[in-house]
Amino acid sequence: MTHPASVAPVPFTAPSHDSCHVLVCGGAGYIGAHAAYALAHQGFEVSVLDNLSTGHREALRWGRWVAADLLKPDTLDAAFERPVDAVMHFAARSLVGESVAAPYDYYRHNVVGSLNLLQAMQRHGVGRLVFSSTAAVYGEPDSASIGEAHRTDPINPYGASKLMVERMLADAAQAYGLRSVSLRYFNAAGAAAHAGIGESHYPETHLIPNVLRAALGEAQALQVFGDDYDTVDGTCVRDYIHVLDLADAHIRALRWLDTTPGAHRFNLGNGQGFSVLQVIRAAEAIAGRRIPYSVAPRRAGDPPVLVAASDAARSLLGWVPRYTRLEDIIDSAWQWHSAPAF
Ligand SMILES: NC(=O)c1ccc[n+]([C@@H]2O[C@H](COP(=O)([O-])OP(=O)(O)OC[C@H]3O[C@@H](n4cnc5c(N)ncnc54)[C@H](O)[C@@H]3O)[C@@H](O)[C@H]2O)c1
Ligand SMILES: O=c1ccn([C@@H]2O[C@H](COP(=O)(O)OP(=O)(O)O[C@H]3O[C@H](CO)[C@@H](O)[C@H](O)[C@H]3O)[C@@H](O)[C@H]2O)c(=O)[nH]1
Repeated sequence: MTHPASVAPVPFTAPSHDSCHVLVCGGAGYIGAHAAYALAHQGFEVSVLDNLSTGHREALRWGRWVAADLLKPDTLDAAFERPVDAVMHFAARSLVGESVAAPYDYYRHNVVGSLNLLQAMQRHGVGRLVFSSTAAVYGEPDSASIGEAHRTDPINPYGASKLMVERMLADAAQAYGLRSVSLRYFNAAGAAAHAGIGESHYPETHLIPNVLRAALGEAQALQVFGDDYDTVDGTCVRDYIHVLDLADAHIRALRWLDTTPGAHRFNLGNGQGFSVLQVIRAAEAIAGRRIPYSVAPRRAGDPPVLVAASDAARSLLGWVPRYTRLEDIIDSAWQWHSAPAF
């Protein structure tokens, strides 16, 4: 069924607190599956919209699955057959290097795909959205600790595509009254191995899974991209935030939107930076073995230091990360990588 632009949008429905139905778009992926788990755990009704392009069928463990593709608008209405109260939107392409090589793909998947989702929400009168944004919207930071007021100047198409969606959400708040929160995650890490889910990307480009797979002898020798940065030991510094703390922030954001109109942005990080070598050393202590690595040239588009100031999420959403120790984050990932379910 096609929906011509002239079809009047259904008015937004008031959220139901008794049985709030959340559509998790991209819920078969790493962070989305953890959000689906957390939502189900807290008594929300969950549906997952996913085309399994980078997600996993085995991660579809909570709620019903709607096999739909954001780039095929006609497939999206099936996700709204049961009235939806709110949407969490994780589905995207998210590899920085790939985005530099194939920018049209990134603008199509991330911007056009999001627009299609927003229009489907509008057709079905859904007025609340929590959107996965990223620290990559800031580009090269001016300061070691980045607050939301920091200028946004992405240095790659991935970050630019996310910033464009944030802009669409601001315009949609103005024009249609859409309520939204964009959560700018820093480096998502860790797993809920006890729930049978963890990080599984192909190819895997993220540091912690690569370090742990090297510890297990599953990957080619680990490469450290650059040891000549102006940092504590010459390697890049990042702010690692546990995926269950991200899931918790999403649910808090959803509840906050019950009473808060407009389009909002929050950073999500622990506020503490760790270098690549510090991550390797911490992983060695957890795995109880040496992890061999070689130093490779810098990776294009890597800022030396990215650390979040997340005071706004703490004060306005009441968000308090539970996994504040790097060791605990890596340990949860180690439990997953030692016996992955997929
Ligand atoms: N991993 C991180 O450190 C990090 C940091 C900042 C922001 N983010 C953002 O968080 C979100 C989730 O990241 P992730 O690591 O879980 O990614 P992921 O690739 O594991 O999950 C994305 C999910 O979306 C689905 N999907 C993709 N395109 C789709 C489409 N056109 N239609 C339907 N489903 C589609 C995939 O099949 C997959 O299940 C992304 O938006 C990413 O940009 C991630
Ligand atoms: O095998 C590896 C993998 C990574 N790194 C380095 O480790 C650091 C972290 O890299 P990675 O885990 O790939 O994360 P980022 O490149 O920082 O990007 C993540 O975090 C960003 C926000 O901070 C998000 O925008 C991205 O989606 C998400 O992938 C960087 O300095 C990399 O150069 C290595 O040295 N070797």
